[in-house]
Amino acid sequence: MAASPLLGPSSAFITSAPLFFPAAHIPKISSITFHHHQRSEKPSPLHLHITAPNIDSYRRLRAASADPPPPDAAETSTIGAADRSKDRRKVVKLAWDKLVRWSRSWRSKARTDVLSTTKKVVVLGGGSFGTAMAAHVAEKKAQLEVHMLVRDRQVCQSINDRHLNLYFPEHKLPENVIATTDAKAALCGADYCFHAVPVQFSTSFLEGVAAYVDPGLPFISLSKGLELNTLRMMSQIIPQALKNPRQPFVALSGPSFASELMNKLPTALVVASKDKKLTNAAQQLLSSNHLRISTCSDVTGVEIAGALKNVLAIAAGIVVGMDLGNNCMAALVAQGCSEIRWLATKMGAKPTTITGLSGTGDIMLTCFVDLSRNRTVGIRLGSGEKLDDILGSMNQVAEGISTAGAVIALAQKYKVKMPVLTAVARIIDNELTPRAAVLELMSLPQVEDV
Ligand SMILES: NC(=O)C1=CN([C@@H]2O[C@H](COP(=O)(O)OP(=O)(O)OC[C@H]3O[C@@H](n4cnc5c(N)ncnc54)[C@H](O)[C@@H]3O)[C@@H](O)[C@H]2O)C=CC1
Ligand SMILES: O=C(CO)COP(=O)(O)O
Repeated sequence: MAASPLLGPSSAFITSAPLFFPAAHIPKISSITFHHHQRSEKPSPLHLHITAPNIDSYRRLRAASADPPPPDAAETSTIGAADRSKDRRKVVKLAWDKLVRWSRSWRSKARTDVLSTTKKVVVLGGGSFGTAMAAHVAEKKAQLEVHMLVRDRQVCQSINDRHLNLYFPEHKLPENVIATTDAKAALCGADYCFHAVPVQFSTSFLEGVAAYVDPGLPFISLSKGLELNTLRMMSQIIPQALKNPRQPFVALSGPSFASELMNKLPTALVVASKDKKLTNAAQQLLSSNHLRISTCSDVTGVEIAGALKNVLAIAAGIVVGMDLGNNCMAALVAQGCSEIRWLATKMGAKPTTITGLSGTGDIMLTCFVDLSRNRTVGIRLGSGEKLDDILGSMNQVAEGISTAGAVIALAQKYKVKMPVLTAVARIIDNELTPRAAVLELMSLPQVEDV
């Protein structure tokens, strides 16, 4: 494993991929060295390695271990193990304190007046994620007007009369969340628009409200998927449906179950736009102590990753439903990650986006956790249920079902082989049984891993 630029060469054993901090910013931390323990009665500090079999022996080894004293001081060093251990704790504390100081100074500089100048936001779509996002933004500023444009009059009444959306019956929505079925009232005077209508319904929905949309209203799209017949992403659907190629657009994506956002569990997302000022504004509008927002300019990468991870999650669910085991799950998801990377980079996405929050982050969440609707559809398909019966029993969307068909057309257009995601599309189209798909995938040519 390459040494981390953050921790210096001796940190090669430490996984240092900074989830939250871009490598360029973290102050240099002096090396903290862990070595691998060779079985010996009296391990010399110079050759002490830690692969402790259990915590007690690890603690003993930690106490005895030390960064090897500098060569000139080795023979004269009189500091005991306890002092060396105290020195190491001091180094770690210094490193942490530096990090916290940097973070606080960065936050104070980054604070802008986006929230103070924002008076009203509108959320299009009263589903689970639209509701969670509405509640999240409303809680950032009690005076903020948060208008949810919903289809269903009952949902509207429940939100206004009881501050409850049936998706989260145990969560009282903030008082400043107001629901309406009147698009003009919802959109009039809004400073930001959160789009949370499922992808396949977005074009007709947006065409229906276009007359009330200000041409300068920034759209923050929460929807993940590709439009089946046109292969379009939300960054194409929104301006085209509104007939305004300059409609400001931000894609918000990453590992985020609506229910966990509602419960204020720590979540990290990314906002992507070509307009840096807009991504910074969205970051300020959304960031909180339980929601971290990174910014990015790779809209294609973020959208493609967010869309295709839903298809891969169906495949992952099928593995569970067929009880094929963890080896198979890991192999399938790894293959699917490659297929997503191959197609996304052919479409102009950055590989680093695909291995970031909106790619690997969201793939892990959606493929491995039962809260995912797409994974659940896969589990039920893998256990033999028919797709129509599955869909008839759901009151939420699984975007991967429609996106699967679009992915195949995209793969053909960009000449990318995507056996796993193609198999999902064929299973969804009832052209292939899950079992036949597994047999076909397992008999694919044994090619070089790229
Ligand atoms: N729920 C979640 O945990 C997350 C969802 N998302 C994305 O958010 C987007 C919105 O989905 P959810 O909030 O999950 O919705 P949902 O699955 O919770 O509810 C479905 C929504 O679609 C609406 N709908 C159904 N048929 C419609 C039609 N014909 N026309 C217009 N609207 C219709 C329903 O009224 C409802 O608001 C999706 O693209 C999803 O992938 C993204 C991250 C997390
Ligand atoms: O996008 C999501 C989590 O990041 C939600 O996934 P599901 O649509 O599969 O529930």
